Amino acid sequence: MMIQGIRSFGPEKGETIIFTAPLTLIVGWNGSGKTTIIESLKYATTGDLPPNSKTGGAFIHDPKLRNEKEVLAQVKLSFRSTSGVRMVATRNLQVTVKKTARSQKTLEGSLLMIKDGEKHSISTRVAELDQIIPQYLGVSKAILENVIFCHQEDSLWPMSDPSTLKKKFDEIFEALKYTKAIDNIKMIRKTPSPPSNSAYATSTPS
Ligand SMILES: Nc1ncnc2c1ncn2[C@@H]1O[C@H](COP(=O)(O)OP(=O)(O)OP(=O)(O)O)[C@@H](O)[C@H]1O
Repeated sequence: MMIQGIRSFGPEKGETIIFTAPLTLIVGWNGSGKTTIIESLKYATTGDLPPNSKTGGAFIHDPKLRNEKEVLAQVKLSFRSTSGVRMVATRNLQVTVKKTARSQKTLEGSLLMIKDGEKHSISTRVAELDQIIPQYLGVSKAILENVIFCHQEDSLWPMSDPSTLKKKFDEIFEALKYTKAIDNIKMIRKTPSPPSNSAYATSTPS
């Protein structure tokens, strides 16, 4: 993964982190950027920004720290899809300092498939990337958001009230699929079936 212009990762050059299998330990002093790495993984895979960062541009490197009016940020993630193909997901953000406030904008991203050394563009539309990257990873968005890259500020969701908890579990276990399937089975059972050909044949005089 490459991070550029996110929190303490400056915008002038990208920092690359290579994750090794089966385990990568991230160790560092307080404030050194461990959470930022997980936040960037979550952002690259789901398009989700950390809690409370939609306004104020806190996820993007602060332009004021370098006396600038604008900062461009990028997170690039290279991964293997479920079918073993190399993919590269890129997300771009921009923050602009205005007189009284800051405005944060999501710019066009991209998902590339690399086959036989050639790059093929799969999509550049952000909403589509949010949907298809989890599919190529073979992990649902709900599991990426709530389990694998669950933000430390959101990590108490298992203690939430019963209805919120049920909603989370329904998302994680994709319960809607099963309730829809059960409804369909009930519908099919209720619908009277047409007489079969063999029944017709036995009742027809020869
Ligand atoms: N918008 C921003 N621009 C520049 N730097 C920022 C911005 N937001 C946060 N930072 C800095 O980025 C760092 C964020 O660190 P992060 O929370 O990822 O560290 P950490 O290693 O997880 O720390 P801890 O061990 O305390 O959880 C801090 O040093 C913070 O001051």
